[in-house]
Amino acid sequence: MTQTTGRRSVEEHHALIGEALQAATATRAVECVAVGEAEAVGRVVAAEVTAPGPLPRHDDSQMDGYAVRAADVAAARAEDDGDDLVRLPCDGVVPAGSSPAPLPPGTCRAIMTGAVVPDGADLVLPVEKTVAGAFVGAAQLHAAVGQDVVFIGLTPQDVAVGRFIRRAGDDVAAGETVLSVGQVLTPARLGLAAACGAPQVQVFARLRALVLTAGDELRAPGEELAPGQIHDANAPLTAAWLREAGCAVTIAAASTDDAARFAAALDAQLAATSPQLVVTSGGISAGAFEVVREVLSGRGVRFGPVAQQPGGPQGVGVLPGGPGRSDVAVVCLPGNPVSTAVSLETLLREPLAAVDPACPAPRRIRARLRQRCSSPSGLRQHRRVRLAAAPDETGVVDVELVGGPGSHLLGHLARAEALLQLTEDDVDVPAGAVREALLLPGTAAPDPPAGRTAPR
Ligand SMILES: Nc1nc2c(c(=O)[nH]1)N[C@H]1C(S)=C(S)[C@@H](COP(=O)(O)OP(=O)(O)OC[C@H]3O[C@@H](n4cnc5c(N)ncnc54)[C@H](O)[C@@H]3O)O[C@H]1N2
Ligand code: MOO
Repeated sequence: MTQTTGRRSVEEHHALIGEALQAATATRAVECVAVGEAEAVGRVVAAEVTAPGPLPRHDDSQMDGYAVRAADVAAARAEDDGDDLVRLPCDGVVPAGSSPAPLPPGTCRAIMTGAVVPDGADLVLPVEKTVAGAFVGAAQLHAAVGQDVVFIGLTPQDVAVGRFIRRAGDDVAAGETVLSVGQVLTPARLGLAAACGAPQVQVFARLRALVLTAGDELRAPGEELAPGQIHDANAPLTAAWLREAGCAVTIAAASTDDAARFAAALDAQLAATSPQLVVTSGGISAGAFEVVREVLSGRGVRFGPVAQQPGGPQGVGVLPGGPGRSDVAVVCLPGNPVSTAVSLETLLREPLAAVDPACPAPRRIRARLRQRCSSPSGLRQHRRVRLAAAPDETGVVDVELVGGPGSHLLGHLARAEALLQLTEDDVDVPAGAVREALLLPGTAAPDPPAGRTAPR
């Protein structure tokens, strides 16, 4: 194994971030979201929801058609004069939402999809099985009550008892758990809670995250730049990443290399937003103005290199939250924009997903690099790639490099779809080498391998 002497491995750093996040999330506040609220999707269920009654609620019709008794159809058939027609008088109409009276023997009743099947009926014949072939309109239907409905071409399957009746409880039994603690709310789960009559669901409060960038050169997007200044890309980048990972984010502008001013900005935000996670970007490497490292190493945050590139310089620690407040996990990322972005994916996603199901877990694929490339020994190098083909029959996806390895190449990263992981042992990587790759946010999972279909 290649030496990574003096540097923490990616896995060791994961563990430290994981410990910090565990400390910061030991208790999670609970709140309610309305099932129809835009904010509900992606939230994590904090209290089990059970079905107060069955779903479907009643035996109801799966088809627009006629509720009948199988025995009546059989008797009418026996009287058949050879024309393959079955006649039953229609005694009424059951729209969805009504509570029908029992079906008298020897009759049929028009019934709509989702309407309660009247007692006595034991199957539904679709309207397509009538000579008319379709319902014309409500007025005509009501006018036709009392007249015979003529069914045609009925097969044994059409007249089987239970045909086109959806039984109460087929889907969900009364008392069944429909949402479990830790599940992420999806549109279907919200619909299910609503179907069970729950107006709202208890969820864990989002993790509160504070994003702090550092550097005299930084100005907010939209601000005029003096010579030497740049726009702050990492604050919006990091905030967007954390929001996608389920956090409630505050961005603080600490565009400074002055330790006292940075400390003041940090303390003001800690007091104002009471975050559980602070993510900083910049100010941690080997320069003369490493304000984040200077301030936070004095508060117990550990700084040192991790054996990856980009994203080598790193810091991690826990700040005590103070009376009545949770501890604060601190993750300090290097300032080059690609270093920040790569670190979020490679160092923060897995530990965050482990403590908060709202954070999507890393999405890994196996990738075959089309070009030859080199990689620094002892470092896990994350090269930006795009997916160049559908997966082969073994699931491996061909990928092509997008731009170079430099950590300032944000334009290249924005065009990339995945991070190819060259290992610590890789130095000269031949074309055709297969390695793991991490899909970037916004990249759709590749199609399933040729010849296989996606799980339904
Ligand atoms: N002598 C050494 N120099 C450097 C080393 C080293 O080991 N020895 N490591 C290099 C590596 S690798 C990285 S990564 C950077 C990390 O440095 P910092 O975390 O201290 O970041 P800064 O110096 O503040 O900034 C680096 C770079 O990124 C730009 N930046 C910073 N913040 C933002 C932002 N919010 N938006 C856009 N761009 C940002 C900044 O202007 C610099 O260009 O250190 C290397 N140096
Ligand atoms: O470790 Mo730095 O992030 O390569 O540019």
